[in-house]
Amino acid sequence: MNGHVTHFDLVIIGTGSGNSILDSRFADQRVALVERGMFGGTCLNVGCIPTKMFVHPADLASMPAAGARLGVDATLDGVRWADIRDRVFGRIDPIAAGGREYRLHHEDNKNVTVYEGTARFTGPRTLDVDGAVLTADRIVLAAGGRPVLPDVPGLEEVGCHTSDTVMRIDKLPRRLTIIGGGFVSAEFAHVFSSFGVEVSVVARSGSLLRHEDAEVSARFTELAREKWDVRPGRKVLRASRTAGGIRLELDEGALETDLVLAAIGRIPNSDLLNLPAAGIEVAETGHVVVDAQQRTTAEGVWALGDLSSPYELKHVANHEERVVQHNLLNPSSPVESDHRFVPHAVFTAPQIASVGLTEEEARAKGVRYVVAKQAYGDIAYGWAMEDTTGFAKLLADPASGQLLGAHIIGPQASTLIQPLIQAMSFGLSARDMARGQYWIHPAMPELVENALLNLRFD
Ligand SMILES: Cc1cc2nc3c(=O)[nH]c(=O)nc-3n(C[C@H](O)[C@H](O)[C@H](O)COP(=O)(O)OP(=O)(O)OC[C@H]3O[C@@H](n4cnc5c(N)ncnc54)[C@H](O)[C@@H]3O)c2cc1C
Ligand SMILES: NC(=O)c1ccc[n+]([C@@H]2O[C@H](COP(=O)([O-])OP(=O)(O)OC[C@H]3O[C@@H](n4cnc5c(N)ncnc54)[C@H](O)[C@@H]3O)[C@@H](O)[C@H]2O)c1
Repeated sequence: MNGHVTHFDLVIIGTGSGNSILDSRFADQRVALVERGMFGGTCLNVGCIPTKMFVHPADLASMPAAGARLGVDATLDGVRWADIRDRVFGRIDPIAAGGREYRLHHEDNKNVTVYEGTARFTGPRTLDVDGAVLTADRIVLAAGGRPVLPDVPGLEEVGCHTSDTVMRIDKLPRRLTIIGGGFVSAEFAHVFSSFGVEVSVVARSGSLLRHEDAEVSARFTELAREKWDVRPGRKVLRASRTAGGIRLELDEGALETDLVLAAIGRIPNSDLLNLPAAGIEVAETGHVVVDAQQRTTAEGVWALGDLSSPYELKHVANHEERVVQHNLLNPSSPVESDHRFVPHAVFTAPQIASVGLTEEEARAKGVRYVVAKQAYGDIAYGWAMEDTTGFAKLLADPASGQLLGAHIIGPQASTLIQPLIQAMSFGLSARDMARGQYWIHPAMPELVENALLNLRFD
């Protein structure tokens, strides 16, 4: 194959969200799909899907501890880590393998050539994939990102996991230390501590999940400190192996642990693509620069998902993938991505979900707002659960009544937030939303109803 040039109508780099672009409407185009790692990308193999498949058993494992307060005395007899792990990957790995097989050999994909290697630009719309030269009329960059490793002397030598590897470990450690206080940290701390591991969290900032609304972040940090050894505002200075495990020296104090998980964020894979050779602009953050139609600065090249989006969320990557797909199929009537109300949820304990402005962002932007809160503990279902810590917080525009932001910490937050996302997306005012429909009594969405009714517009 060396030196031989193959021309394609379309080349897609990355089989995460990029793989979803192709359907029968592309059957008359000559397409190349390039993948350097596991087919299916981050979400399927090492991201959203396996993590949530661990979170659910973690939720179950933590139930006995919560039951006693309600008069239900249950005990946790044990957690079969190897069984859970093998069930998760026994489900996922065949999906990745099946996706690869489908693109490689199924007759639906007669027009598709799969290249298993790393794509690198050598010129405008010209790529090298491990020695094969590809040119294309149109190219889609969907190369995602990867975890960052902290620059801590000794850490490489003692061994450090990331979210890419920690879900496949052989057995549960007695002690786990997580470096970082963001999404990955919060979710894995919940999983491993519910499975009986002693968890420590070393976070650079003073509170965990510091991008959440400050009241949510503060409440989460307070609750986390009751369960985990949280070291906020601390840095790991060096790591070394000891007779009994791993020693982490902090700028104040030290930790003994058995396994270290780095969860300090991800960087886009733009550096692997030699983008300057193709005239494709990259922001300082490493994200590929795109316009609202997901076009890069080079003619005929689009980008989507974690490679170009600071959101780093699968529902955003999926949305952008559909925009790119439409624009490839309908060049004369392109559409734009809608990033107005991007929600997220953190599947930790308690769950957290958010959309729109935090109170701090509203203040910093000089946006006028009214704010209201509703505790789970003051709605009927919250009484049933004896919840004492969860709440919903809403921000709304005092003039129009439109919601500006919604933040929930507590049971089922990731589900409860959805009607608020819908209201914001479709411009439903807080008052109409509260009064214009029935709310099932005494169901959990009464949390949202009451938070809406608590907003004062006079
Ligand atoms: C632990 C974890 C949990 C997460 N949980 C959630 C969640 O609950 N909800 C949510 O919305 N999001 C979650 N995310 C984020 C979500 O997984 C990502 O936003 C999403 O998968 C990004 O998709 P993508 O298509 O942009 O990139 P990816 O899925 O990463 O796909 C990129 C692909 O490109 C390949 N590639 C890269 N460079 C090259 C190259 N030069 N040549 C060839 N191939 C290349 C890679 O191997 C990869 O397969 C989570 C992420 C992690 C790490
Ligand atoms: N439920 C979800 O949607 C979900 C779950 C997991 C991951 N994700 C996505 O994956 C991405 C990566 O997650 P993440 O938790 O790794 O990143 P993150 O950005 O959420 O958190 C990283 C944390 O590490 C800290 N940090 C950064 N550099 C550091 C350093 N050198 N030393 C110590 N701490 C440092 C940051 O202050 C921050 O608290 C997220 O942006 C998120 O969008 C989403």
